[in-house]
Amino acid sequence: MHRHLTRLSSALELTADQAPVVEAWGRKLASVLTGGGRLLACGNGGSAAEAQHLTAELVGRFRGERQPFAAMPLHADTSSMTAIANDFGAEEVYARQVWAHGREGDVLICLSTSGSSGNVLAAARAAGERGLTTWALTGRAPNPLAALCDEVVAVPADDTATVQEVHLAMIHMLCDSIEEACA
Ligand SMILES: O=C(CO)[C@@H](O)[C@H](O)[C@H](O)[C@H](O)COP(=O)(O)O
Repeated sequence: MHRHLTRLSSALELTADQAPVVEAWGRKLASVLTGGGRLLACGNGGSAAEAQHLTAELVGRFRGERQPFAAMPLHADTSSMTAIANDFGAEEVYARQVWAHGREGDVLICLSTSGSSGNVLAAARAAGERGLTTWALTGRAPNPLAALCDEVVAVPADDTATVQEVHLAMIHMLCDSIEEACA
């Protein structure tokens, strides 16, 4: 097998025992979203794309027909992002949006392969203060984001691309679990 696939396959195997956490997140999120709550999602680079991938599955649909859910990728509002970075500093780009859009009982999901990106850590802190539930998808633990969030799924791999690929599998599992809980 190509070494890229070998790394992915081994990371998937090592992460499989955390699948029940993702399934539980799906059940909890189904209840939050059907109850009128909201999912906020953030990350940088490839993880921003994955945050947006997740929210798109929820606003649109994953597999089956169901109501659209309220889910926002925090990097996607470029005017707010640039204004916040310019006026308050780059580290605040997600935290300020958590204060703006998050409500008690909502969920913030943070994606970070290093678990140490300053803007994502600031978002998790803001969410905790605002009364949101905080979940993290990270690379190898321990890391600062895992320590800050209520729950974490940590991929025990060192390659950023591998961690991102496993995160995408977790995101699809999460969508499956949400839709199963809503069926
Ligand atoms: O996608 C890649 C590399 O695969 C990069 O864009 C990567 O996402 C960026 O370097 C991010 O800034 C990394 O942030 P993080 O995952 O450590 O929070």
